[in-house]
Amino acid sequence: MVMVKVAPSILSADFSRLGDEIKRLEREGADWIHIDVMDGVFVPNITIGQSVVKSLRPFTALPFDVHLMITKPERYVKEFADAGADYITFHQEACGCIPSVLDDIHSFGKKAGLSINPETPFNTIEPYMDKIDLLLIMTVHPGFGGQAFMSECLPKVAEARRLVDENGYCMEISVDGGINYNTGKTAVSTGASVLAAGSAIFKAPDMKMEISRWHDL
Ligand SMILES: O=C(CO)[C@H](O)[C@H](O)COP(=O)(O)O
Ligand SMILES: [Fe+2]
Repeated sequence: MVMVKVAPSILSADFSRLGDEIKRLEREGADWIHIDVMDGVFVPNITIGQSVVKSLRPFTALPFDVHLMITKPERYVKEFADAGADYITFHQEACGCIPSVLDDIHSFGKKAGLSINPETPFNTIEPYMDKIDLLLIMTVHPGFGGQAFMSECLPKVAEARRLVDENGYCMEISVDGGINYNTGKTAVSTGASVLAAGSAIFKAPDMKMEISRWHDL
């Protein structure tokens, strides 16, 4: 059995000392660093841009899992690649040229991810399943941390897992939003291989122990 990857979201970190927070996540056993990029248009919140990603890059060798919640992501894929992203994930709902953006990300030597909102049906991303390295299934409405997990998104996780296993696709299935130990356990048993989480990781009394028990899910 492959170990679950834990991708803490720095959306819940102390923004005044992000470098230290990233070093702390590495020390406490995180597998990836999940970076939520929001443009105030695709979602009603503004967070981090490519220059911040670039300035954080020297703080860890862990993969940067960059989650673009921006309209027309094709405008910024190169900037985030140059800034040091490893996985670049954009939203199906935000992009009218998905195949060419996937090609662009791969041409920059990066892993390509596609994400879908809770209300977006699975069949909208099915044609790209053999072209992506990561499917990020939102389990909250994107835009803010600290929301409640939407279990109605789980059938999409099950469907993705079925297709990956049947076709031998080499890709990760990530869930993002409202993930804690219990919802993470449900998501993993449904087929998720990556848990992206902000609040539950940063609020844990012992972050190392929390990440470690998620690895055993
Ligand atoms: O993409 C996101 C929000 O749009 C975040 O990654 C996600 O919400 C993590 O925060 P939490 O674990 O607190 O729900
Ligand atoms: Fe995210």
